[in-house]
Amino acid sequence: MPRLVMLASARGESCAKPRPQEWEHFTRRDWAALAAGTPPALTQAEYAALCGLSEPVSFAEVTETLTPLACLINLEVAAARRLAADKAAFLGRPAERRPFIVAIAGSVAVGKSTLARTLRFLLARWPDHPLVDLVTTDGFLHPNRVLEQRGLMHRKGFPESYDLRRMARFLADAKSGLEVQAPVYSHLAYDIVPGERQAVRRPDILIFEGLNVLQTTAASVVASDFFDFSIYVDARTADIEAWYLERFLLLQRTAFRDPASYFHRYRDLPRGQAEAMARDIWRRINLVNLRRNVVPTRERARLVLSKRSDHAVGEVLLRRH
Ligand SMILES: Nc1ncnc2c1ncn2[C@@H]1O[C@H](COP(=O)(O)OP(=O)(O)O)[C@@H](O)[C@H]1O
Ligand SMILES: CC(C)(COP(=O)(O)O)[C@@H](O)C(=O)NCCC(=O)O
Repeated sequence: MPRLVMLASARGESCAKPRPQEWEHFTRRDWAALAAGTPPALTQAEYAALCGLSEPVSFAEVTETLTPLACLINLEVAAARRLAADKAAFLGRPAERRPFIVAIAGSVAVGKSTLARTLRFLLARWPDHPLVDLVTTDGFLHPNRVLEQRGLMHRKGFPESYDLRRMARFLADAKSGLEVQAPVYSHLAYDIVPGERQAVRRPDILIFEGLNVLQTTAASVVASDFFDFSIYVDARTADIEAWYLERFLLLQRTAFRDPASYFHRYRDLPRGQAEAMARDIWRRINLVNLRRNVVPTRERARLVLSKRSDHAVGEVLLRRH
């Protein structure tokens, strides 16, 4: 059985089988070897600075998986700039610099935000693209008020829970080189923060992260039309569920204690009941969404990072074209 087909079925997800001739497969070791001798190597002091931002990513993961990934993106940025300069010269216009947009897709709790923040840190170390911004798609969710009106409170994260036109317009404007503002979502309040905006001022690279980034709709323009590179973070469904439960239980001990938390009323729930509640949310909402709307987008990514149960990336799949 070809390697990629095995990978897809091992994860037990329903999606069209990837065609092996379209994807190049790297073991962790093959992938890590790509970073050898490629500047700028991460120092222990820089890693300490990253951990100071309370990222859980190990030094091995940063150097063996994420550094080669950052190197590859750096090459893509350079190539995109060269092409833009050549085209501008051909058309007799001054070259304009537009943000290079990297999308990160995958399930709730698979590790997208962690990857996005770490990658931002790594990419910003390159002198040719120091300005790296990060925007998450949860800011484009409809506010709870609208979700309640439409009976969608149990569909948060599903395509219909987002203002997709606004999201596509944001990306179109950002890609055009305009200064833009993204709405902001608070996981603590479990809602959009009224009036709050995140300014995005023509960065060199914009990382755009969210479970829905690779989804298509009937609209004439979709988010992925603006992506220069895209990553799908993949893992076994049982592992993602375990990470979701762990994160929920950790939040119960920390963020839920804050009276401003949407889940404050559950702060003293005994562990067994809290776990049952998290499992119920996972199975009723996030798992259904994963199977129905997220996994089918995996094939649209340029690169798939396949995580093991310990969060380390075990395999990398790279589209050949
Ligand atoms: N590389 C990693 N090493 C260890 N823990 C991780 C790693 N990536 C994510 N996690 C943990 O997994 C959980 C989900 O990660 P997160 O980035 O919040 O997921 P998402 O943004 O996809 O919902 C969090 O508790 C996070 O700390
Ligand atoms: C707001 C979200 C859809 C964002 O997901 P993300 O893009 O961060 O993975 C998700 O965190 C969520 O709230 N899902 C609904 C069910 C739940 O409370 O987990």
